[in-house]
Amino acid sequence: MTSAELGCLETGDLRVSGELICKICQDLYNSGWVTGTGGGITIRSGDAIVIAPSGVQKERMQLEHLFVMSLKTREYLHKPLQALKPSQCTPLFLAAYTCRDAYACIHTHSQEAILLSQIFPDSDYFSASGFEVLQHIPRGSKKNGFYSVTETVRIPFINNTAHESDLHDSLKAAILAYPEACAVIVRDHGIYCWGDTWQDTKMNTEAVEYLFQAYLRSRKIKV
Ligand SMILES: CSCCC(=O)C(=O)COP(=O)(O)O
Ligand SMILES: [Zn+2]
Repeated sequence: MTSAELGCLETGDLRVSGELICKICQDLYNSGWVTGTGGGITIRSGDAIVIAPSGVQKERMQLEHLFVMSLKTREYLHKPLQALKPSQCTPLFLAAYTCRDAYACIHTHSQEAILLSQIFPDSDYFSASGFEVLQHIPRGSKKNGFYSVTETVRIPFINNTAHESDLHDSLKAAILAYPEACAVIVRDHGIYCWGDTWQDTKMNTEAVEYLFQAYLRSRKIKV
């Protein structure tokens, strides 16, 4: 790859973020939380956010396919040479960055998130208590501490829309209405989950998705 192909992704923190994005997208795919071209992750480094292209198999992405945007000006600091468009999730990721001062955001298409939204069609949020994994779910941010096993976590539902970018207003409203949530469930679609670092974001996503799996399994046994 040449400097022209990589631009500001060639060295330093942005390269590290870009490489992490490619690797974590493979992990998300292997976990079954994304399929086809869906889902993804963005990572922030200072004012720069690294974003995947739209409509590509994310687990096969390479560094030269990524976009870099300035959070402050919303201008692209780097675009891939190939004719690619930035992920449709970009406005949603921006909501997590600006409303929560997040440093990364993951979007999954997990079946568990879809099932929960179908089991609770009239609820504003999914709630759970009594699961060990709650101790790994932050109250919106790890700066506010984590839930205890006996407490109740609430993760808001928002309705799905035909286009990913049309989710922006309801996602932003849910983020603001539930300051103690680190994720939002998009009905029949998946989740957006954020964190104070890329590591926190990955762990928060794993904890929330694990909670969904444990909840659904225990509900099945009880029913
Ligand atoms: C079949 S995926 C439709 C868009 C979507 O939900 C998604 O997560 C991926 O959007 P992108 O623009 O990043 O491909
Ligand atoms: Zn999606």
